[in-house]
Amino acid sequence: MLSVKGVNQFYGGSHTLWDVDLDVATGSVTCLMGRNGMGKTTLLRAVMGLLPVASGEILYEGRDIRRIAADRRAGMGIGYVPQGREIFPQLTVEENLRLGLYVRKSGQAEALERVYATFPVLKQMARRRGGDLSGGQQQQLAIGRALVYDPRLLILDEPCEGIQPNIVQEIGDLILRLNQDTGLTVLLVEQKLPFARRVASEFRILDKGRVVAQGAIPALSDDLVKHHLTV
Ligand SMILES: Nc1ncnc2c1ncn2[C@@H]1O[C@H](COP(=O)(O)OP(=O)(O)OP(=O)(O)O)[C@@H](O)[C@H]1O
Repeated sequence: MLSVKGVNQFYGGSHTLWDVDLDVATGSVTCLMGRNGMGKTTLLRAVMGLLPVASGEILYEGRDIRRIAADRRAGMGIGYVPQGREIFPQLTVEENLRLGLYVRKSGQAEALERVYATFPVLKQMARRRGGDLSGGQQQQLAIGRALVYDPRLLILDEPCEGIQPNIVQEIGDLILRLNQDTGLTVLLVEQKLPFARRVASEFRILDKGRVVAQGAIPALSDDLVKHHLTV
């Protein structure tokens, strides 16, 4: 579904991604792992078109999307939940969700109702301001805002960062449900190992901007964890 080939990226003179290849198969849940500062967020932002890349290809459903603007990538079926959620604190929950709806040409009311059915708490809080929600509720809002345009690929950057364990469990359940029931393909960055092992089918490890290990999740050995993930 998504195929990144030989991508290099620089912040000014600093070479951040080195010849990165990353394949995300249709129907998989792929977890991108690595210590802090290894380039995970940079890679996701490059896939979303929020950062330019110096070289390489980014193919989505077989089409090179490098020259397609970020908002059009959303319309092509790529949903993105950024690190830190980036909801609008002064807007209501419903207004935040409606911001995701603009890329849909039809079925807006139905899409909103589907998100409310997935996250009943958002319906209860529809008129509250985004900034008044708890961290876990804000994460659900950020995921809901990406789901309103029915993505086929959902990209999540550290969805469990800074939220309570019971909500972490719920977000894991949700990802598994979306993947199993609707066939949604998921690419996520997650540092929490038990979460990654529970939710993902595939892993990729970035170390200093290079992919150093990859495979099916049972192949994520203690040795790999020790060498590339523990601090
Ligand atoms: N806007 C920027 N300008 C310059 N350097 C940056 C910028 N954003 C990130 N970097 C640097 O690029 C490298 C990769 O950062 P990135 O945020 O992609 O890592 P990460 O693996 O997602 O880490 P984390 O888990 O901490 O979010 C780091 O050395 C970081 O300091």
